[in-house]
Amino acid sequence: MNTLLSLLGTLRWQDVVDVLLNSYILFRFYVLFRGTVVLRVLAGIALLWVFQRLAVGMGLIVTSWAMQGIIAGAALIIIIVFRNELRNVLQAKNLRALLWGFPQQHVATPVEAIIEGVYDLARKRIGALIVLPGRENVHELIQGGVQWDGKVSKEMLLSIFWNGNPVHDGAAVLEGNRVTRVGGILPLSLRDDLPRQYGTRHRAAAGLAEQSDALVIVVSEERGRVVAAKNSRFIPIDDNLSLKRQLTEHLGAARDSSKGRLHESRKLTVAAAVCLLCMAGIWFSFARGMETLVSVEVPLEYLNRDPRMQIMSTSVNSVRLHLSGSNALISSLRPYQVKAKLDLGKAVSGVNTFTLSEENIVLPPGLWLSRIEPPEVRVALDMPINKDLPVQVDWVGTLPSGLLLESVTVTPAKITVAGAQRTLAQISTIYTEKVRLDDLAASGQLTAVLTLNGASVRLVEAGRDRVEVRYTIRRRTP
Ligand SMILES: Nc1ncnc2c1ncn2[C@@H]1O[C@H](COP(=O)(O)OP(=O)(O)OP(=O)(O)O)[C@@H](O)[C@H]1O
Repeated sequence: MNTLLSLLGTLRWQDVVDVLLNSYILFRFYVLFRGTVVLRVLAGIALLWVFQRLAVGMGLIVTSWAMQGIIAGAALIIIIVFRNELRNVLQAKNLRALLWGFPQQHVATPVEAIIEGVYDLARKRIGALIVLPGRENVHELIQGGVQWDGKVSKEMLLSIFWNGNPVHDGAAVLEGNRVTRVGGILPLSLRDDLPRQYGTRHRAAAGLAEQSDALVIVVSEERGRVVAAKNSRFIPIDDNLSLKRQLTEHLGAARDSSKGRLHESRKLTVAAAVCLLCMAGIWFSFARGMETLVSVEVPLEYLNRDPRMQIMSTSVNSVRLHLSGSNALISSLRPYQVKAKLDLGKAVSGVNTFTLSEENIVLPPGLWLSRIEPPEVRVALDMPINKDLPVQVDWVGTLPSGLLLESVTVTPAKITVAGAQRTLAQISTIYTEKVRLDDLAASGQLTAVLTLNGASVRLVEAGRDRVEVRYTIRRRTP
C-alpha cells in the first residue's frame, strides 16, 4: 500500500499519457479483433509474457529464455498464420473505424423480408444457405466468398442464390439488416447420423451450427424444403410461422435491441477497464515493479562558476548514487544517462559546503534516487593572482673547513608565480632544491631547480623552472 502511495506521489504527466495511450491502443485491438482467433492468440501471448516476467523475477534462466524465444516467434506466426483474418479486419474498416470508430449499433434484422425470400427460394427450388450469426463471430469459421454490403430484402436473397449469379454457390451471411458476405464455404459436419437425403449443403449448415451459435437456414434445391440448423439440431420449417418463431427466437437471444445495446456497452466498458488495468500493471512492472537497486559512480560536474574564480580543491571528484528501478530499465542504463551537477553560481571565495539532493542528479525516466554518497561536498574557490617572489637557494650541509661562502647571485633573482590569493599571501620566498655545501671547494656556478609550495601555485612561465646560481668561496684568513 505504501509503495502504491509513494508511486502515485511520483507520478508524472508523461506516465499518465503513457498508460492512457497504450491502454487505448490495446482497447482498439480488442474492438477490432474481438471474437476472432487472433485475439485469443494475442491473449495467449500476453499470458506467456506475464509468465516470462515471473520467470525472470524468480531467476529461472532457461524458462525465461525459452519463453522469450516463443514470444518473439509468435509475432511472426500471427502475421503468417492469420494473414487472412488480419486482412479481413483491416480491409473492412476505414481509418476512422480503425482508430476511434465503435462497432455499429445494432440494427434489427428484417425477419419478414427473410421469410418472404426463403419461401420464394423454396417455391422456385433455388438452393440456398443463409447464416444468421449469434453472439459469436463466425467469419473465422467461414472460408472464401466475397465481402458484400447489401440491404437484406426478398429480392436481394433471390438474386444472390439465383443460379446465374457467380456467387450463388456457398452461404450468405446476414448481420443486422445487411448481407455482409456471399459465396462463403462453411465447415462440413463429420456426423454420420444425418438423414440420407441430406447432401453437402445440409452438412455445411450442420457444420457451422455445431461450431458456433449461428442459425443456418437451408433451402433444398432438390425438394424445395426448408430446414434450420441450430447447435447440433436440424429443425424442420413447415410454414412461415415456424420460420418466424425460429428467427425471432434466435435474433432475440442473440441481441435483443435495447438489452443487446446495454450488454454491448457494458462489455466495452469492462474491456476498456481491463485494458487500463493491464497497461497500468505493465507500466508498474516496468517503472517500479520487480524493483532492483544499483549503485553508480558519477563524476561531479561544476556549473556556473564565476570565471574569475578558480576551484582550488574539492572534497570529492565523484559521487556514488544508489538508484532503484525495474530490472529492465536498470539493465539498459548507460553511464551517460546519469549526471551529477553542482551549481557554483552562488559560491563565494573560500570553502563552500553544498548538500546534494535530487535536484543535483539527472536520471532517465523510470529510475529513482534513493541515496547519494557523500551527501555533502566542499568546494574551495579562490581568485587567482600573480606575485613576484625572491628566489632563495636552499643550502644544506657545511663547506669544507677553512672555506667561506662570500657571495651568492641568483639569476633571475625574482620569479613570477600564479596562484590563489589566500595561498600566495602566506608565501614570501621561492626556494630552489637543496644544494649541498659539502661538495663545493671553489667559486663557481650551478643550475638549481625551483620548488613550488603546493600544487595550487604554479610558475607563470612554465618552462622557467631553473635559476643560475653564482657563488664565490674564499679561504678564511687565519
Ligand atoms: N461447405 C459448403 N459451404 C457452403 N455451401 C456449400 C458447401 N458444400 C456445398 N455447398 C452448397 O451446396 C451445393 C450442393 O448441394 P448438394 O446437392 O450437394 O447438397 P444437398 O444437401 O443435397 O442440397 P439440396 O437438397 O439443395 O440438393 C453446392 O452447389 C453449394 O452451393
